[in-house]
This record gives sequence, structure tokens and C-alpha cells, in this order.
Amino acid sequence: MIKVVAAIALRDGLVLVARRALGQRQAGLWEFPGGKIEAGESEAEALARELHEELNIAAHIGEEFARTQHHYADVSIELIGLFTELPEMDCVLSVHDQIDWVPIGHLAMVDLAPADIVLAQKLMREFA
Ligand SMILES: Nc1nc2c([nH]c(=O)n2[C@@H]2O[C@H](COP(=O)(O)OP(=O)(O)OP(=O)(O)O)[C@@H](O)[C@H]2O)c(=O)[nH]1
Repeated sequence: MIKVVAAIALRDGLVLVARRALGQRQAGLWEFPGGKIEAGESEAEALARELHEELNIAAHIGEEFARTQHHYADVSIELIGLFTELPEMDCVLSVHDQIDWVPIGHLAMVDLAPADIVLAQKLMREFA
């Protein structure tokens, strides 16, 4: 089971999603940005590192929102969503080709990675 941390960034009823670029696993699908936890890292440290690597931003990582497990054909992941505050600055994309702030209530219409659907449903229940 691979542990993956993902940013749940909320602002004025919107949530941040990012689209995986061509050449990535699950290319074209949207996700909450983040990545795998490396040896010796806490969940928050891993997410801060990933957001710096992927979006070139220094984020403040907060409490856990939710965690869920998903079994893909070739890999099983535990996806851990952590509330994240992003600075008001432009992101520089590397593994994504687009980012968007979408109304939380519209998450059902976003083409999300399958593992993310449980988190999206909880966001819609609690914040939409
Ligand atoms: N970051 C992220 N990964 C997700 C989400 N949902 C989901 O199924 N995943 C999957 O979890 C895995 C995380 O991999 P990643 O590619 O983002 O992580 P990483 O940067 O550490 O990977 P790498 O250095 O091995 O390329 C991928 O298989 C990705 O498709 C999500 O919301 N955020």
C-alpha cells in the first residue's frame, strides 16, 4: 500500500484541483496535488515538499481532512487529504498541465482520479 498525501486547499467555496499532464500515470485526470510519502517524512513534510516540487509554492499544511484506500489494477494507495493553505501567488506547473479552483459543489462534474471520489463526496457533503 503506497501512502499518498494530497492538498485540500479551500478558498471562498472553491477547491484547488490539478490535471495530470501527458506522460504521467493517470494523465488527463484531475486530482488534489501531492504525491508519495518518502522514507522518514511526516505526512505534512511530504505534502509541503511535493507542493514545492510540483507547484513551486510554500504551503502551510494543516489538519487531516480524510483518508481513503483505493485499489488500482497495478497498485493500491492510501490517499490522505490534508487541509492546506496556499500563499496568494502563481504556481509554476511541472507534473500538471492545468490547475483550477472549482466550486466545491461542482466536483461531481470534474473528471477526478478514481481514488479521489470519496474525498470529493465528503467535501461536497460538508462544504458545498
Ligand atoms: N498526488 C496525487 N496522487 C494521486 C491522487 N489520486 C490518485 O489516485 N493518485 C495516485 O497516487 C500516486 C501518486 O503518485 P505521484 O506521481 O503524484 O507521486 P510522486 O510525485 O511522489 O511520484 P513519483 O516521484 O514516483 O513520480 C499516482 O499513482 C497517482 O495517480 C491525488 O489526488 N493526488
